[in-house]
Amino acid sequence: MEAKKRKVVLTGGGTVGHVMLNKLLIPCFINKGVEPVYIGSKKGIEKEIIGATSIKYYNISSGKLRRYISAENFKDVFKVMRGVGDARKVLKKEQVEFVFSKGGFVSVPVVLAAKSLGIPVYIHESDITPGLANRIAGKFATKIYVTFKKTLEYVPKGKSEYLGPVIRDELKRGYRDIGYELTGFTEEKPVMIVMGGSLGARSINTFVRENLDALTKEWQIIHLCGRGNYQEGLDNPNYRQFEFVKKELPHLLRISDIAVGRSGSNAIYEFLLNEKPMILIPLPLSQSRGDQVENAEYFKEKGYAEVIQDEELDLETFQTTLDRIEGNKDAIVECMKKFEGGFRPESLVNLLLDGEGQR
Ligand SMILES: CC(=O)N[C@H]1[C@@H](OP(=O)(O)OP(=O)(O)OC[C@H]2O[C@@H](n3ccc(=O)[nH]c3=O)[C@H](O)[C@@H]2O)O[C@H](CO)[C@@H](O)[C@@H]1O
Repeated sequence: MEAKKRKVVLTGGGTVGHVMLNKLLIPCFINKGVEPVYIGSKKGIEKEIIGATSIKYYNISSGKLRRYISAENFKDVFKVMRGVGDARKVLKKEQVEFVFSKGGFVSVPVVLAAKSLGIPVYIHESDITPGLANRIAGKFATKIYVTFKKTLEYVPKGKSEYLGPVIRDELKRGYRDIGYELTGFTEEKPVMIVMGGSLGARSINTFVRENLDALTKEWQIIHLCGRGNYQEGLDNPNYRQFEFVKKELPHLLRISDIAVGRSGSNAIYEFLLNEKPMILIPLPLSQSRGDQVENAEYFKEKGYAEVIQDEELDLETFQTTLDRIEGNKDAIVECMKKFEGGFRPESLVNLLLDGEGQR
């Protein structure tokens, strides 16, 4: 009789930050002879990212989890309940060993369904304080893996483990010559990479473009501005815009001397592991639950970054901050070298499958 194929479910969605890790794990599971199956929402970014891979993708109904009272909450309770039913059907059909959840609204019904069927649930939290979805899911999880050590203060003790950032290896393997070829830049002038998170960042984009002449006097600027945010007519040999880069990113990081960005967890650890001193302009509390403000402050405390609040972003503040980073560059890089390193996606898969995973 043919042996039954080992299968696992991956879930998570809403932003690139909640899907990228799952995408990294897919080839690692396949290499171990295990089939990963995805459960995501009907329209989220996860559908686009995972749809580009070869694995099975199941849509489920999912509601938004709001932190405020709204009539929509009522409808969403039903959507989540329907999602639990949808997810139970998938889990029964696919007979999976466990669910690995990266958070985001869509993951909640999947975790509840797994719990109701006695299927183990592993969750991963990449921000300092867990998001609402992971706070709910955490109650039902078998194990919670975290990116920041500090997060251990906010998750149930006894079933939580610090991993550090799980980073794709190739991000540390860029080539300078490819970086210069992609940008048309030269070695004569330093390079600043501006990365506004997976969706771009409107206020940072506006700031860079309004101050382009002043900024490019001393710097060559790579601007990852986010999909749909390319601006025509900015002809400046020291400025190169990309909406969203994929394979190019390691090479662009390699030639960069400093990184400027929001403070999504993946992005800042990618800068750290590439030893790029950073200016972080976190997504403000008015537009988020404040997770990025916390991430940024933590990186500042550690000596990796300087922070500018979004509402304080102007040329003068930016120049002063830049000067401070420049004056302190060697010390910042020394601090970064002491960071104990990331966790490889292959190791996380070994940990999930066999309970062992070496750094
Ligand atoms: C608005 C929002 O909710 N943001 C959250 C989201 O951020 P977001 O989705 O922006 O995620 P991150 O900043 O953590 O990661 C962005 C990822 O996109 C990649 N990238 C970016 C630009 C590009 O051109 N090419 C490219 O590949 C980066 O290398 C990085 O791996 O998830 C993070 C991790 O849970 C959270 O910390 C953020 O608060």
